[in-house]
Amino acid sequence: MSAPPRVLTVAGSDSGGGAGIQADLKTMLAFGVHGMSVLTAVTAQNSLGVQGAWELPGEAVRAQYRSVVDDIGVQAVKTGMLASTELVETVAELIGGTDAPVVVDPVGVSKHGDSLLAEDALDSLRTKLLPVATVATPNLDEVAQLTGVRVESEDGMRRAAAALLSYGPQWALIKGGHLVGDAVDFLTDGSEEHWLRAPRLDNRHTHGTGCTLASAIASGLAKGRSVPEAVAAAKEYVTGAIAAGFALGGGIGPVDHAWRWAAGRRA
Ligand SMILES: Nc1ncnc2c1ncn2[C@@H]1O[C@H](COP(=O)(O)OP(=O)(O)OP(=O)(O)O)[C@@H](O)[C@H]1O
Ligand SMILES: Cc1ncc(COP(=O)(O)O)c(N)n1
Repeated sequence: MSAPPRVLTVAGSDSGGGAGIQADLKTMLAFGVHGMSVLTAVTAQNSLGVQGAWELPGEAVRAQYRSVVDDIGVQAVKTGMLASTELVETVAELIGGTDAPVVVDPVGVSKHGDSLLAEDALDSLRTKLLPVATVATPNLDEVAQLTGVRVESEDGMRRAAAALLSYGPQWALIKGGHLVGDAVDFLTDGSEEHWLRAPRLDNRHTHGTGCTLASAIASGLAKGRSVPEAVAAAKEYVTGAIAAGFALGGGIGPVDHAWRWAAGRRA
């Protein structure tokens, strides 16, 4: 049997299982790739918010990365919560040495508004991590923090993408999940433009949407899809996962990573 494509997530743990490393590995399973992880931070987190966060030392992140890459190898990398300047710079240096495509989800705050990245790490994110990204996937708050462009319309997404590309990622995917109206995302490399449009789903259980979308893109890239193909397949997957998102705990529940198997699972 030949091995499936291998995808590495470099991200934080969400104890509640809805976002972070846990969302990434579930998404990778759903895409039929072999998921691997480099843990950057541990969060105590549930449907109500983030109750605590502890980052790992740079040395521990470096050692995990080397263990995976030097023996198993990777066909795509996804980054999520990086917590601090030290970790952003460590991860940028590590992935700067890979030929594999890299999806950077510049995680800033959780859905509940809890900070997952130190404010002083923004500059390293801009100048060290974005230049090594194949695709960067900010939401509207993150792109405003990174570029200063506040998006209030679809035209604003074009301006934000151009500003983001000036830091060096090959592609910018601006996620319009927080706009009103349809859930519209905008993908561009500065010449091609792709609008990804899905109906806005009336489901509050959306914990993990950003991590899920980025991991789905990385999985498609590992299978050899082009960036526009991988993003289109990822958008379809996250839309289905949001539609099937379910209540857990007293707050915002997770998207359903197993939605394509749900009929069999719940029967
Ligand atoms: N209510 C919704 N209905 C349909 N699609 C949505 C909805 N909310 C978000 N999306 C889609 O989910 C994906 C993730 O976008 P979003 O803007 O939510 O990312 P994020 O802000 O990083 O995630 P989070 O808010 O969980 O931190 C995008 O493709 C977006 O369009
Ligand atoms: C450890 C961790 N990483 C990332 C997120 C953001 O989640 P989302 O996918 O909802 O943007 C989170 N809440 N926790």
